[in-house]
Amino acid sequence: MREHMVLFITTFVLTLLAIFILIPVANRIGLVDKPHGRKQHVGAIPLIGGISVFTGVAITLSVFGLPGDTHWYYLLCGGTIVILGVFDDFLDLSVKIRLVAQVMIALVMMYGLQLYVGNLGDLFGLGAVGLGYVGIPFTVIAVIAAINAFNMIDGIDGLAGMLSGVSFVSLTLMMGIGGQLEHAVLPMVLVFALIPYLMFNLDLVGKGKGKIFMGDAGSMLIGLSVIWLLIVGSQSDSASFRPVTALWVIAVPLMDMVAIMIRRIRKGQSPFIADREHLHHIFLRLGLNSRQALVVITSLAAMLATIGVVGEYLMVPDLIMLLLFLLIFALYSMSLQYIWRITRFVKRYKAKQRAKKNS
Ligand SMILES: CC(=O)N[C@H]1[C@@H](OP(=O)(O)OP(=O)(O)OC/C=C(\C)CC/C=C(/C)CC/C=C(/C)CC/C=C(\C)CC/C=C(/C)CC/C=C(/C)CC/C=C(/C)CC/C=C(/C)CC/C=C(\C)CC/C=C(\C)CCC=C(C)C)O[C@H](CO)[C@@H](O)[C@@H]1O
Ligand SMILES: O=c1ccn([C@@H]2O[C@H](COP(=O)(O)O)[C@@H](O)[C@H]2O)c(=O)[nH]1
Repeated sequence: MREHMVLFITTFVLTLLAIFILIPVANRIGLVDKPHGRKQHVGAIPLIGGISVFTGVAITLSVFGLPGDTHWYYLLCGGTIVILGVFDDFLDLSVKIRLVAQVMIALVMMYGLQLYVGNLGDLFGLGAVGLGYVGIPFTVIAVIAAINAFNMIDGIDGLAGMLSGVSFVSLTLMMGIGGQLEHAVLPMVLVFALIPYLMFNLDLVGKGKGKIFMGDAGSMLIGLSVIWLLIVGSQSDSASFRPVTALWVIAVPLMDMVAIMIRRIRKGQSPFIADREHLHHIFLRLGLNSRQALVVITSLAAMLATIGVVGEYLMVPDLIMLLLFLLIFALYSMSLQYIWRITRFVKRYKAKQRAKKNS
């Protein structure tokens, strides 16, 4: 435990140092996010969260190591996605380039881990549903889905950090309790790298001058890390949770992405065109401020992850856990369809309350 604490504190300090060093560098070279159109923040914000988190994690893992050698592949895939993300932050890469790079990363990841999603669990009570080699393309899709889900959810202060925090803590718990202690260290290292990031991202330090964003580099790194751990946790010989539980651990970003893609396709739009219709934007439109939206969405994610973890330990049958997940997704999608009506209702209700107060 003591040596793990050294690992965690080292990650925290290194990430913090990286942030201090990289803020002026980003300002000088123009690696900043300037407000325009759908980007409604204030000022030019350094896009160095992802590079800093990766620097902290990479140095710590390189110096202290982890059992086995898969962390070297994690650093290779993570480093590649961070470089891809930095190019994207600078140049706004095309969807094609991004997807090709993500497929390559997924393939290296499967090779490094010697694992892919080949087992969906006992979904129908008739024994494990095996995918055979179909598991390889399935894994590629799952990796792309996770990377882009976290990229899409990174739209208000703290959200990508807090939602991935929920996923990493759930993973640490399940891996720790489920006997994958050697794998439970990485998610906790990531949590300790996220803490300094969140301190700056949420303006808790720097008196308004130290704000930073993850950038595509950071949100994609987080998505990759989550799916990496989900595969290790659910697919290794020593698996500590069932594949269906993975859905609950990543529920909010996954639901947001799938729902928005369905909505865009139904409207005849490309699913790859950015907009301000994500879950966090909807809460802002409902009148919450960014902090309130952060608290509500993080609580929702924590609740869903808790259902997954509890379901795992109570051994609720896989099929029930899957159907419950799909039911919640259906309710979520339906309520989004009525969002305009709900928005109008909330606005009218608030106006009434205000009028009542004033009279
Ligand atoms: C474009 C956009 O929205 N932009 C945002 C964003 O702006 P930003 O500037 O940052 O970004 P850009 O605009 O520049 O660009 C963004 C990126 C792109 C444009 C590039 C590509 C974008 C994509 C959208 C790619 C998505 C591609 C896919 C291939 C995803 C397809 C997804 C699915 C079909 C979902 C299902 C996939 C799975 C494989 C399921 C599981 C997935 C997991 C991750 C968990 C995996 C774990 C396991 C270990 C196994 C799972 C085990 C099981 C038991 C599951 C098996 C079950 C079944 C098969 C039964 C069926 C059930 C399911 C399939 C589950 C389905 C899920 C649900 C129902 C939910 O950000 C801005 C800021 O916010 C924003 O403004 C802008 O709009
Ligand atoms: O911590 C954050 C992260 C993002 N935002 C806002 O969302 C957009 C999204 O940026 P992408 O480049 O599309 O990822 C960003 O420009 C900010 O306006 C935020 O406020 N806080």
